[in-house]
Amino acid sequence: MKNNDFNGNYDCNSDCNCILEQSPSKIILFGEHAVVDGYPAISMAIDLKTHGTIKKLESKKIKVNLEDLNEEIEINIETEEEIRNFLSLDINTIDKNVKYVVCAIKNTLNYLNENTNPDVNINDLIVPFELTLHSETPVSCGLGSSASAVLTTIKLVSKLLGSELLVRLLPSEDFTSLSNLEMAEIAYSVEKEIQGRASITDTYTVSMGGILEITNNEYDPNNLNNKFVEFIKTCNFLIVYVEERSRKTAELVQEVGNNSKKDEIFSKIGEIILKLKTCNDKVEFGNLMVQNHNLLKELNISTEKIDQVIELGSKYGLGAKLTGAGGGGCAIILLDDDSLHKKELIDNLKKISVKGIFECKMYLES
Ligand SMILES: Nc1ncnc2c1ncn2[C@@H]1O[C@H](COP(=O)(O)OP(=O)(O)OP(=O)(O)O)[C@@H](O)[C@H]1O
Ligand SMILES: C[C@@](O)(CCO)CC(=O)[O-]
Ligand SMILES: [Mg+2]
Repeated sequence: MKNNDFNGNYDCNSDCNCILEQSPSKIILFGEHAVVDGYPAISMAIDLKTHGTIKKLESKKIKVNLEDLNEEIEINIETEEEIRNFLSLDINTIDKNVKYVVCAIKNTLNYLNENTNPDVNINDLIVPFELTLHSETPVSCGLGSSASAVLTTIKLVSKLLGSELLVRLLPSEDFTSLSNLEMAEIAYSVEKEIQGRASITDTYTVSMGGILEITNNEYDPNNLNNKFVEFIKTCNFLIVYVEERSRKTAELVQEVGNNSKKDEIFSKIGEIILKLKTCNDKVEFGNLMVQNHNLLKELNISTEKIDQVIELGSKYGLGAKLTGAGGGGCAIILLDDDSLHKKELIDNLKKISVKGIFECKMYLES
C-alpha cells in the first residue's frame, strides 16, 4: 500500500484505484461474558486499527487476502446461481479463520440486496472485487480483532458497491452510505452467526467509538452520564498482551454459557457496574477492576500468567483485570500518575516475558 490516507477516500492512488477504510478495536472495562446474558458492560474503542483496501476486478470473482492470517480465498460469482448460493452459505461449514470476513461480505451483500430498489438485478448490484485486510491489533487476544476486521470489511464492501450503483445504475438518485448503526447491526449479525451466543458489545463499540454501556443487549447513548465519561477519560490504561489464547471467543462464550454458577457470578458483576457508575475515584475504580477479575477467575477463564499480570497491575498500578473473552489473551491495568511506578511495572512485565505492551488511546468516531 503506497498511500497512508486511511480515511476511506476513493482513488487512493492512480495505479491501485482502491478504496481505503479502517476501524478501531476495543477493550472491555467491565462486564464481559455477563453482557451476553443481558447484564451490563462498559467498553471503550481504542486506536489500534484494522486497515483495509478494496478494488474492482475484471474477473467474476470475489478475492479476499488476509495478511495477518496468511489466508486467501476466492468466491465465484459468475452466474446468478453462484451468487445466490453464496448469499445463503452456512458460514459454519467453513472451518478457516477467513470465515469472519467471508460472513461480513455475505451479510453486507444480503443487506444491500434487501435494501436496494427491487428493479436492480442482483448481477448488477454485486460487482467483482478484491479485498485486503491488515490489522495493528493482535489477532484473537481479547481486543475485538474479529469485530474490527468485520466492520472494516462492511465499510469497504458497502462503499464500493454504493459508488458503483451510483455510477452505473441510479445516476439520478443520491446514494446514502450505510449509517454507523446499520453497519453495527450487520457486524453484530456476523458475530452472532459465528459465535452462536454473542452480545452487541464489540461490534457496537468499534462502530460507535468512545465509551459505551450495553445493557439488555441494547445500546443507548444516554445510558452513561457525562461526569462518568469525563472521569474515565482521565484514566490511563496499559494493555498487556499476556499470552496466546488456546480458545477462540466462540468456544469461550459457549463454555461460560454452560457454567452452572454463571447467574450468581453475573449478578455480582452487575452490582460492581452499579457501584462503578457513581465512582469518581481512581483507587476505587482499580479495586472494582480486581473484583471483576476475581469473578472472571471463578468462571475459569483466567490463567496463571494473566493472574500474575493482575498482581503486578495491582502492585505497581491501581488495579487490573483480563479483558475480552479470556482464556489467555490480554489484560488491562489502570495506571497511577507516578511515572516511576509505570516504569517499574513495565520492567516487571518484561521480566515475565509478556507478548506485548500497548499504551493506547480512546478512539472517537470522526
Ligand atoms: N486481521 C484480521 N483479518 C482477518 N480476520 C481476522 C483478523 N483479526 C481477527 N480476525 C478473525 O477473528 C478471529 C478471532 O476472533 P475472536 O473473537 O476469537 O478474537 P478477538 O475478537 O480478538 O477477541 P475478543 O472477541 O475476546 O475481543 C480470527 O480467528 C479471524 O477469524
Ligand atoms: C466475551 C464477550 O462478552 C466479549 C468478547 O470481547 C462476548 C460477547 O459479548 O459477545
Ligand atoms: Mg471477537
